[in-house]
Amino acid sequence: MHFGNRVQFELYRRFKKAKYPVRYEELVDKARDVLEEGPFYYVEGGAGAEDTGRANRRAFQKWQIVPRMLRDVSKRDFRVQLFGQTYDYPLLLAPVGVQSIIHPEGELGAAKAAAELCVPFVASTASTHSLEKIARVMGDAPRWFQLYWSRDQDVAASLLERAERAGYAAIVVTLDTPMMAWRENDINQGYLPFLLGEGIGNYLSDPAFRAKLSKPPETDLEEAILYWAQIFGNESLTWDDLPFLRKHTRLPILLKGILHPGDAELALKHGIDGIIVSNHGGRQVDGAIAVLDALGPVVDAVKGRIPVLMDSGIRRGADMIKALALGASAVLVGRPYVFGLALGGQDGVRHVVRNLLADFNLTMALAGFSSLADLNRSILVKADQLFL
Ligand SMILES: Cc1cc2nc3c(=O)[nH]c(=O)nc-3n(C[C@H](O)[C@H](O)[C@H](O)COP(=O)(O)O)c2cc1C
Ligand SMILES: O=C(O)C(=O)c1ccccc1
Repeated sequence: MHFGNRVQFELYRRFKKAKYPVRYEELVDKARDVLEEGPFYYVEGGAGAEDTGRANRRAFQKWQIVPRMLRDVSKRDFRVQLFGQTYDYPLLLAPVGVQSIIHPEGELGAAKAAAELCVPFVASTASTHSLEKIARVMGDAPRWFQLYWSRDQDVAASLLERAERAGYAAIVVTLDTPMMAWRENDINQGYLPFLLGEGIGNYLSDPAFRAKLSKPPETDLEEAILYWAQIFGNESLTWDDLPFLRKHTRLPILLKGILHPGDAELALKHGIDGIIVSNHGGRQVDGAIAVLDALGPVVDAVKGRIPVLMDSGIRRGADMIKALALGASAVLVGRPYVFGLALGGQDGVRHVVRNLLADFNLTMALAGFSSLADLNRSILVKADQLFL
């Protein structure tokens, strides 16, 4: 589906009351009402005191857009090219695991909504449903695969090969989560979805994983969960291990979780194809730098040689504009679509993503920008006060 230039009509034609909240903050409140405490706080929460989660938002407020007038914004084109493919908008759905704890449709609902809107869906290794099943419900729609680089190299290689076979267009390797952070909500609630066997669908269906078990997981789920817990992450990985990935996939490889410009340089040196600047939505290192503050230095280090994407804290169209102006090629959004899923499955995700695109489209036009090429640092000023 394309909004094209008719986005305003899409928006204002619907005089009836919106089926789901439009405001992100209300979406969170409604999701709190419908979800059990464990899953809600698992999704909404972050690491430690959640200072980084708040810093992500504050960093957006530190920048302000300076709109331009009389620039004929009647024809707008926000297409972006990434790794040889063209996407209508510089937006992707971030990899989010265990979506079955949010809604029975799980990742299938989110992936179908993404497919309808032609927004690329990044399927998590920790999905409830297998990557093949997600691919099947998406048809030809664009999708990437996020790899949790298992300690069991046979499993890591097998996941990479399966993703390529199932039509995923890029591999996102998440580096910031070789283990779960100190997440106080989850410890308080005594809630960890994986220990209930949630989010390990990609492993249960994996031949390399199954080969390591003494019995099929269908007869002994406990053994499978224990083995999963042993191999999920690998905290001993180094930059020297990256050739392993290249050996097992021909797809473009992006590294997710880069925050330091020195790491961006190392990524380039190792022939990586793209970077996602991310602090995992404030869920890993509490006290870590806000993503928007990390973005500029990483973009400067990369000097346009490979695409730099970002996520963590994108909530509205203006946030997207600020990230793109500071040099991101595209952004990813996590919690907003997950709360949409909580309220209405596929329908709820469609609502959230459409609204975000509509907001972006309108805000771009009103600020005088008709293409992504219009965005650069000169359209922003540092705010002289914060509205908190
Ligand atoms: C419930 C939840 C599960 C997540 N699971 C994964 C995952 O499996 N793999 C991954 O790379 N990132 C995962 N992330 C991080 C997201 O990809 C993304 O970095 C983050 O949500 C972006 O911040 P935002 O939620 O503020 O948009 C998860 C985030 C949430 C909220
Ligand atoms: O919760 C997360 O942030 C996350 O990245 C994750 C990791 C493993 C399984 C599910 C989600």
